[in-house]
Amino acid sequence: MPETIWENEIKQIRLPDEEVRKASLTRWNHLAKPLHGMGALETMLARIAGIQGRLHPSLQKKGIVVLCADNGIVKEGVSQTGAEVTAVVAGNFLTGQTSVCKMAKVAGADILPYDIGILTDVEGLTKAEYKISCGTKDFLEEPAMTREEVVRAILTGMKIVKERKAQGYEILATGEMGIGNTTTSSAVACALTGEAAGVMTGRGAGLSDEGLIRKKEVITEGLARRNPDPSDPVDILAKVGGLDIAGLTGVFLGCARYQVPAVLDGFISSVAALAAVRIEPKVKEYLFASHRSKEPAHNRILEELGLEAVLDLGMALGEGTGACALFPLLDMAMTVYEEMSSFDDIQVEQYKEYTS
Ligand SMILES: Cc1cc2ncn([C@H]3O[C@H](COP(=O)(O)O)[C@@H](O)[C@H]3O)c2cc1C
Ligand SMILES: O=C(O)c1cccnc1
Repeated sequence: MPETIWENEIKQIRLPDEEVRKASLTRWNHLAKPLHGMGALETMLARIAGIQGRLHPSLQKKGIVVLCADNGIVKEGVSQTGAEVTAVVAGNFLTGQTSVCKMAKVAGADILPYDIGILTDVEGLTKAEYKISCGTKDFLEEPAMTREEVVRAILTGMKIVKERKAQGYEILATGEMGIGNTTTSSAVACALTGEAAGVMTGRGAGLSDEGLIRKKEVITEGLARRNPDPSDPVDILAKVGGLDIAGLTGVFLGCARYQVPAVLDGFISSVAALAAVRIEPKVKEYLFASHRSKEPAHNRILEELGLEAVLDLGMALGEGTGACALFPLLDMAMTVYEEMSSFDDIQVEQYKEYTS
């Protein structure tokens, strides 16, 4: 039943308005500055104009959707910390005591945290309508989730976007919190790309050398045992994924469905974005890559998405921190775009031909 609802939702996805995007590029070209001088900031803002369907887009209300969930695979010793850390950090989103909360304050963005699958409930955060289960299963022993759970998580992600858009959010970034989710991300990335765990796996939140060897073995063995269908992202997510990744897949699908620009964070968000694009390729036109994570396979995923990250800060934190770092740059671009004088204003004739 949810699968039918989901398929109907996907069918509603449209491409952004190409005429508006082109008009926005023309506006950039008429500003009294070197042609294309603002580089990627120009093309990103023009894409945002196309997505919002207006020559004068708005980024006043910014949100960072942070999906929190636990992963059964943590039992296999693939993370430097224990699963209990997920609930602690998730609780800290409510008190402003996480890295992304501090950054979001500077960027003027709201943190929108959700418990989509933490082992325990978190007071003030957990709401039954968004929670699919209390953590996934250990994918070395059995499939992480059922197909139905994945579809429900995707629908939940889409619902979050619908609700936030109704509240006036004009751009959304993605983040996550879930110990062990670089393991699930690498496993999903391997299944989506056909790459081996050896090249798709990194240290996550600071894993030791021995831990990294173990993590690669666990992913390799888990994939061999579960044997996900590479052509079916839902099957991949169910067998070796996580509820946060599945929910974020839904957030990206929702951003395309409800025409909201979606800013990707690092490796984990990008893997979810790739799953969404495999479900519906039009989703790609709604995505913005923020930074290049220190996770070694992030590049490969961005390449697969056909996106280029504009920031390269060596960050490997998650929570939406890298995505948040893009917001002030977009705000600056917006100010130039809206407030700069044009060549017509300053009556500089020689540039007219150059810009027309
Ligand atoms: C205190 C703490 C805060 C975090 N905030 C984000 N992550 C990040 O690290 C986790 C993924 O790394 P791994 O797969 O190695 O467990 C995720 O929760 C991610 O958001 C954190 C990790 C820790 C320990
Ligand atoms: O790139 C990421 O998404 C990432 C890397 C390390 C830890 N948490 C998230």
